[in-house]
Amino acid sequence: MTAELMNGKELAASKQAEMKERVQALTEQGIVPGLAVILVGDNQASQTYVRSKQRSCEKAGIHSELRHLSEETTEEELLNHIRELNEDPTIDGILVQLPLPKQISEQAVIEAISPAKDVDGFHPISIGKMMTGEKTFLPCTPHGIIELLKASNVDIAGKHAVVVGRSNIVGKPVGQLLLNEHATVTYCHSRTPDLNAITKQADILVVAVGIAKLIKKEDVKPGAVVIDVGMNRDENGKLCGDVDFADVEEVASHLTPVPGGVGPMTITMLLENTIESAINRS
Ligand SMILES: Nc1nc(=O)c2c([nH]1)NC[C@@H]1CN(c3ccc(C(=O)N[C@@H](CCC(=O)O)C(=O)O)cc3)C=[N+]21
Repeated sequence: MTAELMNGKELAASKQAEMKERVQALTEQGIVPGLAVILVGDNQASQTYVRSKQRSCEKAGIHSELRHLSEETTEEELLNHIRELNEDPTIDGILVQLPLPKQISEQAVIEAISPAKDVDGFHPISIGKMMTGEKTFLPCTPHGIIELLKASNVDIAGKHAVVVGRSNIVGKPVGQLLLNEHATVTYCHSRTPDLNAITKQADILVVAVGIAKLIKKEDVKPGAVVIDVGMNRDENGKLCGDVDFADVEEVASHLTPVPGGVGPMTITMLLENTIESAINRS
């Protein structure tokens, strides 16, 4: 068997083309959706991601504003930027690029963002609503994964979903969204003994741990759907995921590539949340 590719790049492009029309209609009504991105410091990867988010906004007709602050920025200075953007009527979404320098508490920063502008879906109020299934901004990577599964006609209800990784931005929330879709969900992480005994049971396997090529074909049940959230560099400096693609391709029924899988869907969901927020402007 050779796995069917779950093409996130293609789905993202078609969704973004639709969004462009919605933005155009909104703009004609005098509402230009606006996203503010705050980047603290000079982390190379962060700068690349932020640039790519801005390019996507621009293409869709969404106004984007970048505030690039120095590595030495204090928590209070950053909080003042957030307070200002919370009150800015031209801004519908606020994204503070993570990770932040160590002098700044990420949790304090996330909690300062108005839930009405929390397009990352990281605020405790957004997380709480996600857990109870109320309407809210969903975190972009987990939401993008659900959209990719649905577009690939993968049934989620009743399936055993195994999530490897328990970060607040991917692992934990993707498990919750899979549960909301009626999967049976198992979480695995760095303290899980005998990881492979569990991953092999997965009908849907989501891997978000940041270890290059951790998952091999012997860790995957034949016919499983495998979602790779990893963004690593391999021994040759090439971008690669947490899943050994060439290996797992032989056993999975569906598999996301890196790049071109989950990453482009993340950005798409960010744009969607920003547009949704603009529609709800009051
Ligand atoms: N507040 C906040 N929100 C985030 O959503 C957030 C964050 N902080 N910090 C960092 C992570 C990472 N992240 C990615 C988004 C898109 C790609 C993406 O589009 N990747 C392309 C490849 C990019 C390349 O070629 O380097 C792909 O997978 O095809 C990757 C990574 C968002 N994050």
